[in-house]
Amino acid sequence: MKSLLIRGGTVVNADREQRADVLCVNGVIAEVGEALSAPMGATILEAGGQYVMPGGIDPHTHMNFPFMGTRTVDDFYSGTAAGLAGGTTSIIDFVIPDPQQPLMDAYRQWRQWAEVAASDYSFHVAITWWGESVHADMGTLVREEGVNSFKHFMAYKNAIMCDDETLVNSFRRALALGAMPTVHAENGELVFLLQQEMKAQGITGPEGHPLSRPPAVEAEAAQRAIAIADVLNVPIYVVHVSSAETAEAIARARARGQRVYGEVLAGHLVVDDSVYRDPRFEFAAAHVMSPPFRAKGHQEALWRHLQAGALQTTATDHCTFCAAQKAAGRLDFSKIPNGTGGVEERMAVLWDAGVNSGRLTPSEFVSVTSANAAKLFNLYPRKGCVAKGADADLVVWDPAGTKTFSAASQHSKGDFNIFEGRTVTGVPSHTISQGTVVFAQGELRAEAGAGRYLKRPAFGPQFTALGRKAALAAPVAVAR
Ligand SMILES: NC(=O)NCCC(=O)O
Ligand SMILES: [Zn+2]
Ligand SMILES: [Zn+2]
Repeated sequence: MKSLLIRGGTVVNADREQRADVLCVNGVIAEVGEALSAPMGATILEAGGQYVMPGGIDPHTHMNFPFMGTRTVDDFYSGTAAGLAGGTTSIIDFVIPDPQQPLMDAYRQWRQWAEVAASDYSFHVAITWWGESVHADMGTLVREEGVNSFKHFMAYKNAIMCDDETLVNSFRRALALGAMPTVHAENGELVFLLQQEMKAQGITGPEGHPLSRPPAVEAEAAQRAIAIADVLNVPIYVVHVSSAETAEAIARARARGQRVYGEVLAGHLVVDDSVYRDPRFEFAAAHVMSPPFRAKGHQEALWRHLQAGALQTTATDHCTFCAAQKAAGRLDFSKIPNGTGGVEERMAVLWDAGVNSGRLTPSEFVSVTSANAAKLFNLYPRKGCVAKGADADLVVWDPAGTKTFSAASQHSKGDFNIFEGRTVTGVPSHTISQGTVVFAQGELRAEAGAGRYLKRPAFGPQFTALGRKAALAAPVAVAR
């Protein structure tokens, strides 16, 4: 029997804070309560009044991702190890088949790549084309492989973009299977057109990236996807919401009673679009990701929508490329591989800019860094909750600890840090994964292959509610 007693902390869940000890036995939380006694041979971790919270769940990462002619530098080991160093104990990554590639082939390939993961992980599967085999494979993935969410790229024309016909077919199939459709909302046709226009005007540097992806391009796609989901009575989750207009579209749909959910990235909350006007190509190109960083006003709007509940989850879209890879777009910004990092920094950025500013309570911090993602993707309360029976994935949080982010000291293999030079107050002192201390006071003890694949059951609670609503509103023929 392997046990760990975390003594003298303040346990924070999404619903409350309490002074309590946490006893972990064989990777699972065995007890949460006052003055727990340690079993023989238990490891004791003195929390000394620090917060004890669910380990973070990053619901949007891309490790070992072959994209735009290259591959991300973080594989599933280095990426999840970086996550553990920042208090994130689970990721949901993406299987992204090439158009015409059988979904199951891509899924098996990604499962193999992920075998080196140091933390638990799961997969959304992208629908990049449509056909009979896609319809069938979605069923296999849901029923046999525990996939309960499918991703749709509305951008990346001539690559992985899906058209409205595919969206409709896939959303409908997802609903029948009890799986959540998710969208990368950007109008790929408009992006393509604006990219050509920028280049025709002689704008070939990274400043062309945000100019070809204005907020309206994101909002149009989000509203289209939301409208399709409304007609089909399917829930929908919009990934990496970056603009006020898109967040407002989600808030409006929710106010109408639609089950629409939004994710915001730590980067979009604190980094603004001035980075693209930096004269150094390497610096500006390192920030090229889609949707791009926005003008400052959008950040305040995103924070407000996160506080108000229109946006429920925080992620990173961790997708790291190094300078040599970004250089592929030196003469043409549309060839710069899209992606930035952040899996190690997300929790501390959210605490520092969210809790320390009074925007979030510690419980709300737990909601947006783990519990809400666990609920939406049907991992709750196994994940996202400090309670008896949950996985012993925890972070011991030092609200007074400080850290200055830098590429030089990060655990990601990337050579850039979008939070470079930012000093945060509030950092993980210890991370516990499956009941084992994997990060302690700056020392990372991540183990390749220790992470487990997480199956996520279909038909989360929102599907029951949608089914009732659909039954009550079912069309009725007129008897003549
Ligand atoms: N976000 C980004 O720029 N790269 C990763 C792929 C995606 O999520 O769109
Ligand atoms: Zn995306
Ligand atoms: Zn992504």
